[in-house]
Amino acid sequence: MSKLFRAVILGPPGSGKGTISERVASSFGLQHLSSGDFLRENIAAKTEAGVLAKAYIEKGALVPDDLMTRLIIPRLEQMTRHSWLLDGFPRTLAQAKALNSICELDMVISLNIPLETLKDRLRHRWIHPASGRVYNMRFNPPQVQGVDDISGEPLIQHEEDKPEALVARLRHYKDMAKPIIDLYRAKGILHMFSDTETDRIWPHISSLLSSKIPTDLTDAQRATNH
Ligand SMILES: Nc1ccn([C@@H]2O[C@H](COP(=O)(O)OP(=O)(O)OP(=O)(O)O)[C@@H](O)[C@H]2O)c(=O)n1
Ligand SMILES: Nc1nc2c(ncn2[C@@H]2O[C@H](COP(=O)(O)OP(=O)(O)O)[C@@H](O)[C@H]2O)c(=O)[nH]1
Repeated sequence: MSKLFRAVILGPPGSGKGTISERVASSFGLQHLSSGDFLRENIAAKTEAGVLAKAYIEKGALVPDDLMTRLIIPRLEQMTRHSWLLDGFPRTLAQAKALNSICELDMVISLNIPLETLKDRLRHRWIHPASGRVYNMRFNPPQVQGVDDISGEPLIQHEEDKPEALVARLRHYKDMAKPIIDLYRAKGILHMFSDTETDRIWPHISSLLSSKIPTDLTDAQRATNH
C-alpha cells in the first residue's frame, strides 16, 4: 500500500489557511480537518467536549490543550487510512507534542502574510456560522450579498476580525507559533510561503505537493473522498 501523507497548515488569522486547505483537498484528495469547524460541529451536536469547549470560545479564549487534544486526536485516529491536512491544530507547543506522539508529519506549510494584508482581508471576511463557510466581499463574494450560497442563511462578521482586535491576535499568534515553527523547522519539514495573494502562493504549494505526494495515492484518495 502507498504511504499516506500527513500535513499541517499554520498561519495567523486571515492568512488563507482555510482557502488553501480547500484547494489542497480538491486538487490532491487529502482530507481537510479544520479544528475550528470540528469544534463548531461538536458544539452543534452538544457532545461532552463540545459543551465544555463552547464556554471558552464564547469568552474569546483558546480551548485548553487537554480538551483540544482529547477532541482532535481520536478524530485523527479515525483517519488512519487517509491522507490529511490539518488546519487550526496544533495551536500550542503542547498540542504539537501531542500530535507528534501519534503520527509522523510529512510536511508543514506555514503562511507568512503582511499585517496590512491580514487587516484588509479580515475586514471583508464574512462567515456562515453554522457551517464555517468563509467569504470575502472582494476575493470570493457570496452570490447574494450577506447570504450563504448553500443554506440561504445570513452571514455574520466576527468581532475579533475587526482591525482593532487584530494586532493583539497577531501578537498572540506569533508568541504561540514561534516554538511550533522552530520544532518543525528542526525536523526539516517546514515550508514557509510569503506573499500578499493566495493565488500567487498556491502554484508553489501545488508544485511542492505534486513532488511529495505519490500520484497513485492522489488518485486513490480522490476516489474514496468523492
Ligand atoms: N486549536 C484550536 C483551534 C480553535 N480553537 C478555538 O476555536 C475558535 C475558532 O477557530 P477557527 O475556526 O480556527 O478560527 P479563528 O481562531 O478565528 O482563526 P482563523 O481566523 O485563523 O480562522 C478559536 O477562536 C478558538 O477559540 C482553539 O481554542 N484551539
Ligand atoms: N483579497 C484576498 N482575500 C483572500 C485571499 N486569500 C484568502 N482571502 C480571504 O481572506 C479571508 C481569510 O482567509 P481564510 O482562508 O479564512 O484564512 P484563515 O483564517 O487563515 O483560515 C477570507 O475572507 C478569504 O476569502 C487573497 O489572496 N486575497
